[in-house]
Amino acid sequence: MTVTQAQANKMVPVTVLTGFLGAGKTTLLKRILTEFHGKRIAVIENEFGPESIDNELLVQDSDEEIIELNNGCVCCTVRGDLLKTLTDLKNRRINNELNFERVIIETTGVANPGPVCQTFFMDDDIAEYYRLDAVITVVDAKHGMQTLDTQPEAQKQVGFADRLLISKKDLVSDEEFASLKHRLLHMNPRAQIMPVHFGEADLDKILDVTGFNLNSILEIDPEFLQDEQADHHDHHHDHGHDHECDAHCNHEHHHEHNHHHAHHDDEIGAFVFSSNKPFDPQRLEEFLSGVVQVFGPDLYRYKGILYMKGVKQRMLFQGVHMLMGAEPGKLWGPKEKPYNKMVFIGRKLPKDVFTNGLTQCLA
Ligand SMILES: Nc1nc2c(ncn2[C@@H]2O[C@H](COP(=O)(O)OP(=O)(O)OP(=O)(O)O)[C@@H](O)[C@H]2O)c(=O)[nH]1
Repeated sequence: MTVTQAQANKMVPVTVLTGFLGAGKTTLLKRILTEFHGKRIAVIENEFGPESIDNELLVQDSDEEIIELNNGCVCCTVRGDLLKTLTDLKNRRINNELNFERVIIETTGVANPGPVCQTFFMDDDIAEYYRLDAVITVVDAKHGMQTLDTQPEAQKQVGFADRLLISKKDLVSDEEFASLKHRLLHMNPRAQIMPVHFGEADLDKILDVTGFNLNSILEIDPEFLQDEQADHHDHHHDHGHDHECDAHCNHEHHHEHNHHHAHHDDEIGAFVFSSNKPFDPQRLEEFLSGVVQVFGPDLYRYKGILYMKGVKQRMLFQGVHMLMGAEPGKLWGPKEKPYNKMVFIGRKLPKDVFTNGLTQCLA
């Protein structure tokens, strides 16, 4: 679906809050729900899939409960159908029964946030009313490393993030913190990383991120990615020769770059495609619809600024799994050199297939 900027401005922004079990999501939410911040937020506690004990405790009689809090926030707990709850909130808001400016959805700790994000692209009524602002992922500084090693869903949560909040910094050394941060940066170079102490996050930095609104520029340092790629190459090279250590070894690998810490061969990774040549719109569309068919399940997030042949504006494009969308952005400035910049985040993505294919789409 393509929406204009004016439409997008009227839509209700939605933040998806994710993070593994015990990471600190509820701590953050509690703060949001009890503090006076002048924002009217509807919080949806989403419990998907198998019922958890948590769910049993939270939801008693009815399937759904909406409570208005004295700081203006609205809290509701949902079992099951998120679409139904969003529609319900929308109707009540339209009828002036409920007043809120934005929505935060807390996902269950073990869940992949993908399906929740997809809700905002799949259903037209929802897609026209709500705007997915950002995915905020809380990572526990104390247990994060281990969780990422053992839980693929936790890796996905990182892959989907627009903001990564590291909780419990107080429980670890500076080295441990730096090492986790480094790992997260490898997995998702697009997300801004910040510590959060017992939920004390700067709300302005986590709400209104417009991570899913493509008018925000890509927050990636391309130089960083190049370094990373060079690093990886070296690492695999070393591997076959003088090193006999596994992916999680703590040996210092001596490279020109010393941001090395422990190496993690995470399945989730990212790469950037950039070019100053314009895309041929038709070829690009064909290629993209093909790759999302094939790699959709492993493609978590992709977005980009596109320079299309014959188009005066930049096109802003994004997607989650197989669902893609595009909208026109600002005009290319008179002194600006048009460019393409796309980032793909996913699981074991074949970078060459994408890079070669995209290169073929250039006019
Ligand atoms: N030391 C420390 N503890 C924290 C911090 N943030 C949260 N905690 C504690 O971590 C525990 C888990 O926090 P929750 O907010 O319940 O985590 P959650 O992500 O909502 O957990 P689930 O609902 O199980 O998915 C609680 O005991 C919190 O008090 C922090 O910054 N430092």
